[in-house]
Amino acid sequence: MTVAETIQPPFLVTPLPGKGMSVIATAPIPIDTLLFSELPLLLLLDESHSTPLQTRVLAAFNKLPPKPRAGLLSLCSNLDQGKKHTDEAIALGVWKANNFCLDSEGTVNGIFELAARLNHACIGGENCRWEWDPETREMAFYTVRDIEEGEELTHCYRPDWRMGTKNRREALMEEYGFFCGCTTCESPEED
Ligand SMILES: C[S@@+](CC[C@H](N)C(=O)[O-])C[C@H]1O[C@@H](n2cnc3c(N)ncnc32)[C@H](O)[C@@H]1O
Repeated sequence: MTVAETIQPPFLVTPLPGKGMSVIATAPIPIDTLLFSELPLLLLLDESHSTPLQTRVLAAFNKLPPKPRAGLLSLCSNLDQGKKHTDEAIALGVWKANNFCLDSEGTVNGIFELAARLNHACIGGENCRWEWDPETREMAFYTVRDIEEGEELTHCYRPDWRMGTKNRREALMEEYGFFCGCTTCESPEED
């Protein structure tokens, strides 16, 4: 067993009301701690954008080996759970809910199995950030402040969205398909 394998990560993945699966600190975690790093389940590298996004996502999904395919299908898709969906419909729902845009041009996008479990908090409410290494193709998550045991680990899906709560919630619904229940949006002091 390696040293890394003997270290217990200081968090667990568990459901929270209204948010689905969530990541919770199981011990105090200091600022600037590397929480984890991981390779993508699915990565889209498309410089040209000549093919529609849905086609590219499905082409990459249909080439996945069984393990990452099952991992991807197990992620949150925001589809109606009462209905039956094809694997391709689930894959597109998972893509919408979980893909990370990894470069400033929007040409590199990926899905990461553990990173996909961190919920969003609007700007200022988040406690984690991520970095993408294009050389190793790893995503690393770090804390951006000291975190208490029991706190939810979050990152801000759209730090560029600096607008009032109502507009931000509408934009999050439009872009990601969920009604934001982060501490910032729930605060009575927010507009
Ligand atoms: C990347 S996933 C995060 C993990 C997800 N909760 C799960 O069950 O796997 C994004 C989805 O989580 C939920 N979610 C994330 N942040 C949220 C928030 N601030 N308020 C409510 N739901 C949120 C939404 O369903 C969203 O589409």
